[in-house]
Amino acid sequence: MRLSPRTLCAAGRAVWRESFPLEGRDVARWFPGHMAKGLKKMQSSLRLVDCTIEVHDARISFSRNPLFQETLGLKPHLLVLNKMDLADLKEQQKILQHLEREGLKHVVFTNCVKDENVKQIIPMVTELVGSSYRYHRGEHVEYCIMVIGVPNVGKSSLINSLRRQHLRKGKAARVGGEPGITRTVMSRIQVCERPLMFLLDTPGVLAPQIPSVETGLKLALCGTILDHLVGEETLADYLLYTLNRHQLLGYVQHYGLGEACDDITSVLKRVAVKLRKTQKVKVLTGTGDVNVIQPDYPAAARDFLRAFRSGLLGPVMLDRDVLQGRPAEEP
Ligand SMILES: Nc1nc2c(ncn2[C@@H]2O[C@H](COP(=O)(O)OP(=O)(O)OP(=O)(O)O)[C@@H](O)[C@H]2O)c(=O)[nH]1
Repeated sequence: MRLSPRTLCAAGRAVWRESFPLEGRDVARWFPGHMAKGLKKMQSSLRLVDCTIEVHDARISFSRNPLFQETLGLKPHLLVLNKMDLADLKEQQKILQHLEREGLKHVVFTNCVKDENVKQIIPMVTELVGSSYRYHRGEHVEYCIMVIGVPNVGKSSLINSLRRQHLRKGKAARVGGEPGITRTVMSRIQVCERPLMFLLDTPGVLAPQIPSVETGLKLALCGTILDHLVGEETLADYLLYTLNRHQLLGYVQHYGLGEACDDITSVLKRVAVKLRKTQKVKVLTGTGDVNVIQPDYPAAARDFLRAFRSGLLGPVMLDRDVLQGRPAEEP
């Protein structure tokens, strides 16, 4: 829900935070063994594949893993910007132009839960692979495609959606709401009969060094990094800062807050009260420990993040600043 500037003023806060304090914050590095191993296996399997499909979250189109281009970048490449149902795509043309300037000409937006736009992928892949060969490969040649991407962006969901669309078959790859579900490079999964096409599912791989704290916060908001590595309350605060700056005030209505607010403690307190989530905390007094009932801030932060991730607070484009040319934050 977008409120007019007038409503914003009526909310009593004409000015939102201009920046989010990043100094002293660290987005914990998350490059566990299975990612390093997975990346090596992906490199060694590259000779078997005709093309790579990079799946990424459409809400953070420009916060991709640079490692893929560096280590796997030689093959024809298709970028699938998934979770389009959660993304604000009003500036879709600008996004595509920006990606084209980065050398990415083959891009498709999808929703793998509802199978939206997924049918475009196989024709795009065959054209891409066909144009990368000097001679016609013949009709009966099979295609092997590697699906890559950071964790939790929908790689396995894409494989399952392609199978539903082209083979009318059920799930072949495990899907989960948490990052790190797929842990090994799997064997080939057939997704199409004509042309005969197989996909390789791979584990989500993050860069060992996330370029900046703000990129890390965006990746975490989209669920590609485990929440506790950043801190749920920090993430909730970054979410509030982002929603307010983008004037996406759907959270006010969702939680019945009455008015928008830029103070996370106050918002979480009201969310906790609304959800009837309280916690007992021991407080040391002159006469000993006393149990005090207070709002359950961590539970409220988790609910705020969950509501955002399931789209209940409205669609967002977390990388809008990149489109608007805001200078990148120093690493
Ligand atoms: N809203 C929405 N959710 C999606 C979409 N595609 C996938 N999901 C959800 O995103 C979550 C992650 O999906 P997966 O397919 O397991 O992602 P993955 O990239 O294979 O994950 P890893 O194995 O961790 O690397 C699941 O809860 C899916 O249901 C989409 O287009 N829209």
